Amino acid sequence: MTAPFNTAPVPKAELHCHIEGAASPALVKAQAGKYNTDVSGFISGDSYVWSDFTEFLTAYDGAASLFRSEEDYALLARTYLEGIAAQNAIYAEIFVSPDHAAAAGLSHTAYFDGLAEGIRQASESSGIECRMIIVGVRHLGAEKVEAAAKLAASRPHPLITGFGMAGEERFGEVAEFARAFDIARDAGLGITIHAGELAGAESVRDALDHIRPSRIGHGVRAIEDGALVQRIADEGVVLEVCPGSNLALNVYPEISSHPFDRLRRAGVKVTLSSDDPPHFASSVGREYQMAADAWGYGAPDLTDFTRTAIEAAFVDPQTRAKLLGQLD
Ligand SMILES: Nc1ncnc2[nH]cnc12
Ligand SMILES: [Zn+2]
Repeated sequence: MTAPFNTAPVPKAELHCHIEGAASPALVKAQAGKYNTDVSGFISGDSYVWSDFTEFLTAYDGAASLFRSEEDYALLARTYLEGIAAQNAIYAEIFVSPDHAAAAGLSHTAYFDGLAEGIRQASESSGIECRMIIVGVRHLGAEKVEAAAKLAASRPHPLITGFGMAGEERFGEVAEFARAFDIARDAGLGITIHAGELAGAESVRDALDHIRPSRIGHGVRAIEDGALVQRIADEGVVLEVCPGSNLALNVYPEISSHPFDRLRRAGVKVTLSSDDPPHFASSVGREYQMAADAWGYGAPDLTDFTRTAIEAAFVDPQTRAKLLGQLD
């Protein structure tokens, strides 16, 4: 038997990580100590505790509620980015949620400045590049998502380069959110949207028709419709695939039934991300290793996923060229 391929040295990039979902239980427990709060409802020992998507969102919101200052967010961003830089990640995009910051009593300015400070520190210590994508939360409704889009369109920080939507995909119709995305697109922001994770192929088709994104968060359930897979391949829409998340949330029962490799073979541009890493016992490094173990990828395939991510990244041409140069 040949030894498993060690993906550690492969340069990596992830386009899909929610910063509030990247807080480890240890960090959240430290924050709970700082703010004298009980987290036993959603953390037990070193693990988050939830059993379905709704409970996951409760744990996610509980963790987010414990980041209440600029310094808290600087610490969170730096910790996450230095952790993945140690796995040879050269680039990451983080989803940032002004609604979560506001719920924790933090101003938008303090939220973005804190995150940017953590990004600066991690970049200085490790060289990693990072950009922020503002997300609206779908289950808060179209008005809130539109407010998030207007905030993003006001270009509140130079590191904010994209707009997206997360949250409960089964809430409402995607057409209700089209105006928010029009506002963000008109402001020149990159566009991505969660679809085809909790809902099926029709949700991905609706997202393409009404939102016109260059990338889709997850998108994996497009596999349920062959014509749609062909359309995604033909249009060059990039999927931010998060296999570990899909397994943990039971979108697929095991890696052997996950469609990542089938999508790739159908000509779809695929990338690998961790989504909410400690909730799913994952990290970008683990996603690359899992994919190599499951589908036999070597360094050239895995580097291709990184190249696809950097080509689809919401960055300026100089930064893109610099990052692509790091793959040679
Ligand atoms: N996997 C996910 N799907 C939708 N919304 C999210 N917010 C954080 N993680 C999410
Ligand atoms: Zn996500």
